[in-house]
Amino acid sequence: MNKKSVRDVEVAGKRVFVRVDFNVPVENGQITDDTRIRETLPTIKFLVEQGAKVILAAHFGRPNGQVVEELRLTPVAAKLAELLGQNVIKADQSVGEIVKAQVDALENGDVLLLENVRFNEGEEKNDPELAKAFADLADLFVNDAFGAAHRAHASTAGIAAYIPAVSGLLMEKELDVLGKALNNPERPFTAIVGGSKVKDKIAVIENLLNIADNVLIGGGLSYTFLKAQGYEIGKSLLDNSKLDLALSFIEKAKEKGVNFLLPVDIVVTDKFSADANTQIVGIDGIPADWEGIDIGPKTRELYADVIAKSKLVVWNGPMGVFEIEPFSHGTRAVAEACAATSGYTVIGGGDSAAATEKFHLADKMNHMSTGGGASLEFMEGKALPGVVALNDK
Ligand SMILES: Nc1ncnc2c1ncn2[C@@H]1O[C@H](COP(=O)(O)OP(=O)(O)O)[C@@H](O)[C@H]1O
Ligand SMILES: O=C(OP(=O)(O)O)[C@H](O)COP(=O)(O)O
Repeated sequence: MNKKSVRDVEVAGKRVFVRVDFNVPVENGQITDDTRIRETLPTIKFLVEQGAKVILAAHFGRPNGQVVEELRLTPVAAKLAELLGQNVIKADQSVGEIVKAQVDALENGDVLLLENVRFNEGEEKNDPELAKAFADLADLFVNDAFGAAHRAHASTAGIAAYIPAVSGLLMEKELDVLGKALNNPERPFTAIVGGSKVKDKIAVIENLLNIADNVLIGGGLSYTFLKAQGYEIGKSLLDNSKLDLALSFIEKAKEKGVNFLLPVDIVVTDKFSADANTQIVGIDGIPADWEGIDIGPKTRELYADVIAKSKLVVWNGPMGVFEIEPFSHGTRAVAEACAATSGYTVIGGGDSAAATEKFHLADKMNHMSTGGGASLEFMEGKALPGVVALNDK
């Protein structure tokens, strides 16, 4: 990488603003997968050992510039303290006089976690004033939030305009491993895209059609494609504004000879809970008042077969609502196929990683990336704003 890393600069005694991705899955107030926190420990420990004053900044969910009580980072601070084996001071804001005083009180080797940066309206707008306020807290910016590196926000990119900016060790590792896998990829190269962030993910599929041999679609994303082809999708997730785009991708895949696969059967449910009624239907059989919640058994088999024959597999986004057991079979089948294939496997995204951990298959994958959208955008060859902002070597 041609960007400076935390190893290239003097940090002892300095106030270091470290942007991390602690956007971990939480159910009933409990963190269900702490991978993203654990993966950041090498950078935090490095800074602590070097005697830096560590100021951690993170987002959690999408509070849209408002304070949302359930999206405070308090449970994350507790988990971090446990994993780090040291006290973590938790701030109730991320900027302002109280935070400044908390930073001033830090001793070398102390760790302070700021409150959710997305409680500030300026964060996602990359407001220069907010970026400057973050910068004023520190002498050095370290970006270790690979999972948010595709966002040009005040704490991921804007801040770098005001103080020296370098990558963290996780950021460095992610860019290195993904870069190696994707530079001249081994073929067949299969990209699997699922999940619920339809708008974000549809945007990356177009570029995947330029680099992958097989593109497998699952999860909430599928229904926009099915609807675009004229199927009834009932109450399934839909982005109505992307129907033409979805159809154009199916055409583009044909032109390019890319094997573009959509589910051929679907698990549908009459409500979003474990005790719901479910049926397996063909894609032309989704009842009007039911919702598509997982890929069906024929699709599982079809996708597993493609994965088994692949030399490189990049998977982002669950195939169904895997958090609820009856709807987890599609995601499990894809995770098992990735674990079993002899091809190189990269699993990206908070929820795909959480699913893989839940099925105890994480150690069977070649690389568990902490970035979903970020790894997809990196794969497309797009410059990631959180990386571009860092100082060159
Ligand atoms: N058919 C579906 N309908 C609604 N939500 C879905 C469906 N399939 C998957 N999901 C949800 O998508 C979420 C993950 O989406 P996303 O954030 O895009 O993935 P990742 O974090 O892996 O990038 C999961 O919480 C899962 O329950
Ligand atoms: O969870 C994240 O992305 P991912 O779901 O693509 O892995 C990152 O923390 C970015 O979050 P965002 O998509 O709300 O900007």
